[in-house]
Amino acid sequence: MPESNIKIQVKDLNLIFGKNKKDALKLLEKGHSKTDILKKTGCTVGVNNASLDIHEGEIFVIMGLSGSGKSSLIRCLNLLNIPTSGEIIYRGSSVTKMKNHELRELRRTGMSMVFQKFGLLPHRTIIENVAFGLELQGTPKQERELKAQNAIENVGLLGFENQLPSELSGGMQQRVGLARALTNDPDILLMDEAFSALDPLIKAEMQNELLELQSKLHKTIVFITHDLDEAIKLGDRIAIMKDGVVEQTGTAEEILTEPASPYVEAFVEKVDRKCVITAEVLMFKNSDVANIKKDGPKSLIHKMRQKGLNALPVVDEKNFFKGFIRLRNVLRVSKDDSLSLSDFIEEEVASVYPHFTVEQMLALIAGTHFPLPVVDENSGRFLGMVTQTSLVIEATRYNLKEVKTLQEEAQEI
Ligand SMILES: Nc1ncnc2c1ncn2[C@@H]1O[C@H](COP(=O)(O)OP(=O)(O)OP(=O)(O)O)[C@@H](O)[C@H]1O
Repeated sequence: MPESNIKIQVKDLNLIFGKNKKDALKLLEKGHSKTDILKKTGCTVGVNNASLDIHEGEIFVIMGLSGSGKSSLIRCLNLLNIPTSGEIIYRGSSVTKMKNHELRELRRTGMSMVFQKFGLLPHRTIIENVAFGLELQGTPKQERELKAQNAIENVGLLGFENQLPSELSGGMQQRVGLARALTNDPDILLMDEAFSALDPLIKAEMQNELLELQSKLHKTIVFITHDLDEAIKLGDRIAIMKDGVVEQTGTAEEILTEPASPYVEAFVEKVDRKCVITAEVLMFKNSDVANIKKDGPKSLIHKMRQKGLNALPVVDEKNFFKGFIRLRNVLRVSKDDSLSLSDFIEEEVASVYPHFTVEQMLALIAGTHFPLPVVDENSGRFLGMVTQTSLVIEATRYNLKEVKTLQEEAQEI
């Protein structure tokens, strides 16, 4: 990732709560545990040596159980918590060294926060609540109402401008909180357990809304949650925290396929991998292909026998996928000059894109006998293939009902 795309850099950040921070920090640097430090110094370690890069335009999720240090860390980003040591770099400047007026500007237009508890003013209308931050900053009424109206539109609350918060459901109140954070058009949104208080259906709806909003606004969003499913759904990348330590940072797939520690492994064990693991991860890249304009029957037979395959994907000169050709048919062509390889290309009904999940692919393979070709979504070019065996293995892990049928149907090449 080029430096210019890094929005916030967190370097070796420590945050200690309590009076005896110096001694606690020394112990922390020597590798003492959080419990030990609390016993010896009376101080609580909130964040322990965290380093992160948050990229421009991504939803970066910080996830961990209660007390793992998520809030402590996010509140360091805009100095609501003052780090005990380490650095936070934003737009090339060290946040910890900012002067008061720079810090005010940072909180005004740099980073806006959305909290779990919406904190709406009960006697003010929705539009007044949304415009409240601007009002405090002395923005003229007309301008702030225009901006508030725009934010209200963005979060899907048009028509509710003159209602009172008590007249709105929990989900709608959280939209007001989100609209309020958006009024300044901040560079970064900090969302601290923003959807945790909502009931599951409303929560899912809000997650979808956030993703839709993000596809329009392309904000940099730091989102905190203790819910792994939420982290996977929303996060372009996820940092997993435990006892103040960032245990692993990566995409959902990286975390699920290569957990960096036994803790992360145990944590992700229960995740529904079939909704997360994609064709990109499972596919055989650079698999052997048949280009029947170039490859004659002889070379294809050689390729297949050498690899023990009984069929090959066929591509044209531009690497567009055409179908599969079976070994038995290539053998027929090799023995009969009147036959042509192109007569035996069997078209595969289903081709998939790299982002297709195991669940989506499982739905497609029923009744097909070949692997699933993976093609590039934009160019349509062949990228590789996902064999039915790898899908069956993924499915077996989750005791899917279809596995038996799949195994019966799978005819590997
Ligand atoms: N103001 C504070 N004073 C003392 N200790 C604190 C303070 N705030 C947090 N802590 C401690 O720091 C550690 C990390 O807490 P933090 O609230 O950051 O965790 P969290 O992952 O956000 O948890 P939750 O999901 O419950 O909010 C905990 O041990 C907590 O008790």
